[in-house]
Amino acid sequence: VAQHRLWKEIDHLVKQEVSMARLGVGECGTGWQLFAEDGEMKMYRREEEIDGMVVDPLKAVHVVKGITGHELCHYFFSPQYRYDWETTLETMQVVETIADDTLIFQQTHKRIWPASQRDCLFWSHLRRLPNDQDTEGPDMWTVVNHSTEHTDYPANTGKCVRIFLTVCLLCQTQVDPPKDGAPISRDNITCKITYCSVVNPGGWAPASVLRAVYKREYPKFLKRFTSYVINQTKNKSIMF
Ligand SMILES: CCCc1ccc(-c2ccc(S(=O)(=O)CCO)cc2)cc1[C@H]1C[C@H]1c1ccccn1
Repeated sequence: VAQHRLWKEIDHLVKQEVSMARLGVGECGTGWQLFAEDGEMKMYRREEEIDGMVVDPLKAVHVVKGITGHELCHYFFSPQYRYDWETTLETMQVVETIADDTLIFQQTHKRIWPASQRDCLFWSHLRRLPNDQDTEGPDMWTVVNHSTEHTDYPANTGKCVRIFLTVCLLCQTQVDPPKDGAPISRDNITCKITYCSVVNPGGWAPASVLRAVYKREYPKFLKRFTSYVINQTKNKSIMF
């Protein structure tokens, strides 16, 4: 397979992010504090600052019925749906198509008063993770987003402060086939989701304001995104 310029970085980061995502919040050492819970969704964060800036790592786990990990990752990765579910977006564009599973995005997010507006530039990679022999069931799927540079989009030249992010959406589908041998329907599938993100705000922003925004925005984002995918797929054939 022809390897592109970011392949080594992407391959390394995907392996690293997936292995971290698969660790429960217990194993990741202490420090994870549960800060939001809604039904099956549990959100944890660690309070971390770099040069006085809040960079709290976030880890969310969720279980959703009726959709597959492939479907979730498809709607998370594909640009054409993003404005439907990402409420903090002001603008989004695909800066470069590196491969059909690897894009570079530039996004500006709505300003969080009193901080200045932020933008981000990141590669986004969609990958199926084949199960090893002994794990039965469908493969896992992941999307990893990681900040990158691009000559046409230098940081901090306009009104926006460039943030730095690493995000991993890791999904595992579980199929419970109907007893009577009927074909598998959406009632027989469940998706276990792990969403990890570290966002460095790239410049000073009041810790209290950022933590309040994360506390409000992240639970809203994951609930809205999963509901969106359920709604988009409910009358479509299952994409395993
Ligand atoms: C000062 C930082 C502002 C800020 C910049 C960026 C982001 C952000 C960017 C990307 C992704 S994603 O998961 O890769 C999906 C693609 O958009 C999630 C979040 C979040 C915030 C903050 C606004 C908060 C927030 C939190 C959760 C969801 C959305 N927004």
